[in-house]
Amino acid sequence: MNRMDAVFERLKQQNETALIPFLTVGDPDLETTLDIIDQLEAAGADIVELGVPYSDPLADGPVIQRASERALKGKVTIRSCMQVALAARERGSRLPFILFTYYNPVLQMGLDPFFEEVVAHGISGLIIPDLPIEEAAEIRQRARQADVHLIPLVAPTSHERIASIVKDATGFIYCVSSLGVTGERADFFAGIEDFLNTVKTYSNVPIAIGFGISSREQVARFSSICDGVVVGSAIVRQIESNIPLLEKQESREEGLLQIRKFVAQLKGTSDSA
Ligand SMILES: O=P(O)(O)OC[C@@H](O)[C@@H](O)c1c[nH]c2ccccc12
Repeated sequence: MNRMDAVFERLKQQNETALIPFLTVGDPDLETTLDIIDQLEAAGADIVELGVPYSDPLADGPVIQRASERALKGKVTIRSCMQVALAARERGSRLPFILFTYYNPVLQMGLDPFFEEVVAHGISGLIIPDLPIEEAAEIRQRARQADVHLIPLVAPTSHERIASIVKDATGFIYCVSSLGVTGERADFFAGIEDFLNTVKTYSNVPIAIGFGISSREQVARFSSICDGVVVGSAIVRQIESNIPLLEKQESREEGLLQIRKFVAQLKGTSDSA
């Protein structure tokens, strides 16, 4: 069983919702990303989305755009992002890792080398938000052969396309909470709960919601309907604001603790005290 499936199985037994943080790999550097992953896991994260920094992140708001720019200064590649997953596992992490990447870095690498590396580095899932429809069948086929979940994205405007998008979905279905780009929001698409319940009528695969979620209240609001909640920009902004602490040896632990506390309060674990 794919490591991600086991997590959803366990959480379902425990009547819990998965907390799925996103972070940009290499922001501010690869070693710090590994330390942050330790903190995310300690804070109660269940699955982590490893974002491959990209020069033209068209679906991202300013927070993740800035994180990508910082990471690209450190010459982070799609391969080094996968190496982070393996290094985290070697440090004892039990998290399933999703590789989040735009399609161009995959094309640059070549599909054969890409999927060989995905398997070699123990990646559990893929999110490729700009995957062209005409390429999706081949990528899905290769992902299935590699026992990696290609996670589909559905939006409130997907309407009649929901059925075809989620057909044969595995892992989980990524339900986008709002139109536009990533970034913290005070509210979401009107009727978002109806949209989520509609998606559930098309598939028994777990559903997770993302885009704009940044508070415990928002996580709790969606936990009763969704199997997972994705939080990206709010966590990336926590990392960004703690970079001054993270970059100095004497204050690094404090910086890591701030990030851990923020994520723990999202999950609602005692560590948030
Ligand atoms: O940042 P937010 O608003 O919390 O949304 C999650 C998002 O960061 C992550 O899942 C993601 C980052 N970039 C994306 C582009 C498209 C879809 C999803 C994403």
